[in-house]
Amino acid sequence: METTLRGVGVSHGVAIGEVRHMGTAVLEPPAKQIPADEAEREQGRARQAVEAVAADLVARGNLAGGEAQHVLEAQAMMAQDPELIADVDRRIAVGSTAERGVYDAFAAYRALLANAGEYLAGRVADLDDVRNRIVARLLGVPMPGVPDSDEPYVLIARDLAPADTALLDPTLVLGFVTEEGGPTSHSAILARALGVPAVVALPGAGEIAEGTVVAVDGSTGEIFVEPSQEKRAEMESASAARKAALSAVTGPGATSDGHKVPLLANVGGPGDVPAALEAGAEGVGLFRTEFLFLDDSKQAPSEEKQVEAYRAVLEAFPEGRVVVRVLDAGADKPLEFLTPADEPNPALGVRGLRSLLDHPDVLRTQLTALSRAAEGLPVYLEVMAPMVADRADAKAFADACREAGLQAKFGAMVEIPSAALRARSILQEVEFLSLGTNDLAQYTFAADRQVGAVSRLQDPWQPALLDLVALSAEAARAEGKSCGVCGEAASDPLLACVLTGLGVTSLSMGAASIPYVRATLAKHTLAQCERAASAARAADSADEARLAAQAVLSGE
Ligand SMILES: C=C(OP(=O)(O)O)C(=O)O
Ligand SMILES: [Mg+2]
Repeated sequence: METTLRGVGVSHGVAIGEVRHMGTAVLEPPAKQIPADEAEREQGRARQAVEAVAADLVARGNLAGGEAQHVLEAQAMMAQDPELIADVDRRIAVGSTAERGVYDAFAAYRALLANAGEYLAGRVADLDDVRNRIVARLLGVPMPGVPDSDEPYVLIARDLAPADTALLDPTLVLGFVTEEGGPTSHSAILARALGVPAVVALPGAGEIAEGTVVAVDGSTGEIFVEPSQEKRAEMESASAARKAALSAVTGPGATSDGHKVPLLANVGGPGDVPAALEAGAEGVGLFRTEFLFLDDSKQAPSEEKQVEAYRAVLEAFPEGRVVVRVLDAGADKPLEFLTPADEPNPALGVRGLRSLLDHPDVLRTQLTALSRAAEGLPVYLEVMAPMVADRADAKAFADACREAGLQAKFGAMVEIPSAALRARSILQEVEFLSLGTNDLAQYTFAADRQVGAVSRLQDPWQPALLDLVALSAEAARAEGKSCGVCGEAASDPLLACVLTGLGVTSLSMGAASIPYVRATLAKHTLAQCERAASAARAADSADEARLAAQAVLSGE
């Protein structure tokens, strides 16, 4: 009998197929003692396994490219963490086998992370994945992860580690559903990058039996278990209609009455550029440069290496606009050489611009590299700082840009409620704003973006978040400056209309979402978008806001 479950839709499209579960079984090796004279050999075995797993993760990264590559490389570094390796050695020295030593050392590290605060929930999934890989290698059993199947399937997992998401074959994996994760978690961002329909934060998805047919709607977040023939037909035709509508609309982003809203792409490096170009991105609205820094957590990449990566992206958009975000280290993207190790709550600590102002040499090198990369190119370079809290932050960033002789527009991300509340004051120092709705939601609702349990509060339809967007856009309009959105909110087609109605001037998103947003925007006038925005802001919950906007835009 058909049943309906509802999670959070994070990547558009419809997938209908049989369920396959991710191999997440935790391999617990037996706790047997080894004689002292075997310790050295066991330690060698453990190290070899760590190196092999790290090399495998790097190789998977090379294959995947783009943002996924950097995430995988960060995981490889996790595996080679010197303190973890030292702990494994210690455990083996007092009688553990290699596999048990690894298992216990990771468990201790995991507990440490968990006690450091919930912010690390996303990284715990990555850590468990690394441990499972090393233990599986030591035990000589198959790696946990994406199931082997020749037939296309819908993948269900508790959470997806970046290593797995990166290797999902879109021709076999029709879609995926996770129990954990929020709309701005790694899995969600990577799913959109892959263009695979996905639903996250669906507790109980793990109980759907292997082989059951499900229909997943990545736009609404609905999962139909054992869908009826009528439901399947209805979803298939809705999906075909959506696809046809998508290819029918091309060109620059605009409402049906010609109000232009440039549609830009979020990229993590040159590897993401082809998809952005194919989707018709009018430029880049967010270049997350921290992915270039994840290769080596001990030092920043050389100026030369940075020039090369920046130039590759800038060259791809002649006459286009490319907004580069300077390094956003800390919290969910810690870097050893920048991020203090002992912060009780890193999301509220020295991250983003704060950490760059503490390390002016790193900021200077990055700005100089950007300046050199843009030399002689006909691109409109814009550079922005993450985590700007107030006018002093904005001034410090603009001063650093001027000192580096950068010929570009300087801007500030609005990710902290104080920046939205005092946007006009920040705009006295910089030329544009870009709303990072992922962090803005996290800080507005005190809801960690990695934690599935609080995904209700991470919903960008929350009217309080819309109010902050409106405040920022109004401030920019009053100052005659631009205010874009580069958080995941921009990738929701309906919400994109509401953001337009709130006065946002450009929308930046993962490339796969661009056609959906373009097609939806083209169906409505600016006045309709404005009415939808007012209706959404008048609501008291995210769900009501969504329904109210939908009612206005569908002409009900
Ligand atoms: C775009 C944003 O930055 P990131 O997701 O990289 O933190 C955001 O916070 O909305
Ligand atoms: Mg952010």
